[in-house]
Amino acid sequence: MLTLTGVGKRYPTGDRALTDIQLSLPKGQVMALIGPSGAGKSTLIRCVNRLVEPTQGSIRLEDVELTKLSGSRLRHARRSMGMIFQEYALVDRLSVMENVLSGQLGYVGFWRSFLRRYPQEAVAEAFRLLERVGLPHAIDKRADALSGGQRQRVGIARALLQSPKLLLVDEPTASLDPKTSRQIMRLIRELCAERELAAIINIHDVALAQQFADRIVGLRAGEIVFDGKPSELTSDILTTIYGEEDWDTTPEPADDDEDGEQVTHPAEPLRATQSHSVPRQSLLASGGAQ
Ligand SMILES: Nc1ncnc2c1ncn2[C@@H]1O[C@H](COP(=O)(O)OP(=O)(O)OP(=O)(O)O)[C@@H](O)[C@H]1O
Repeated sequence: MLTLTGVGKRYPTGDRALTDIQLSLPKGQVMALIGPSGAGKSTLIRCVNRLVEPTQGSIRLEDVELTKLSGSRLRHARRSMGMIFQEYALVDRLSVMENVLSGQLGYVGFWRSFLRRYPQEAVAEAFRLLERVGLPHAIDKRADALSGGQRQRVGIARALLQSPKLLLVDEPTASLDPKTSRQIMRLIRELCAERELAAIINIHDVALAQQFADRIVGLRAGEIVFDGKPSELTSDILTTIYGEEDWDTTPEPADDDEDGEQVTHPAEPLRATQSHSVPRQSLLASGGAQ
């Protein structure tokens, strides 16, 4: 449903951020984008929704060529791409409900949403979404009275209110503790499955990427150097992506989830017995391999 062909980006400063990116993302697939700082992860996500202009190549969302759009057609196409941000991008002085309803901006127009007149069906859907993300009791709270995890749940509900086909997620857990990070990744994954939504998640935590993504793409210096299943991410590949590091030297974690439940891994986790594999525990250290 999303296809990038030969996508390149050179910033006006001369920095080449992306080179010849080829990617095809089917409906419902959750893809984690990993790579060192400056590899081009944010640039790639921003090229898709045209917050950054690609300088080469084609980006198609279903049958729409995104790189050629401007004005109202670009605004229309952006409605089908929900953005979820690291810092949540909520309006602090507004309530949770108002923040979620701001996801309707692309539909109801600036003045109508500024004046806070939203269609009844949008309000009903916002209630349903807040219930689904686990915030039914926080509807009237101001956004600045919420914890980081709750703020991210509001950000997720806001992105879903625009009924996107694709989620673009930029470091959703970077400001969260390990337990909340897992809960947020699990929620994103479940919602993608429920709604057959594709997602690109830019993430630094390799262990989280492995546990909650269907597919991992590794970027290095603007090029794709790995594209495969979480179970295929070996220490050799991590070295290709991030450079030399001893990936095997962190303590072994408990096998249970934070709530005592057995962890379900959507993808086969790394096993220490694989040849050249990275023991899972080596990646489960907070922050992962950065
Ligand atoms: N607005 C900009 N102007 C010029 N160069 C930029 C701009 N934004 C990013 N770059 C450059 O493009 C390259 C890729 O940056 P990008 O932010 O996409 O990487 P990243 O993988 O998301 O990094 P991080 O994980 O630190 O967020 C870097 O060399 C960066 O310096």
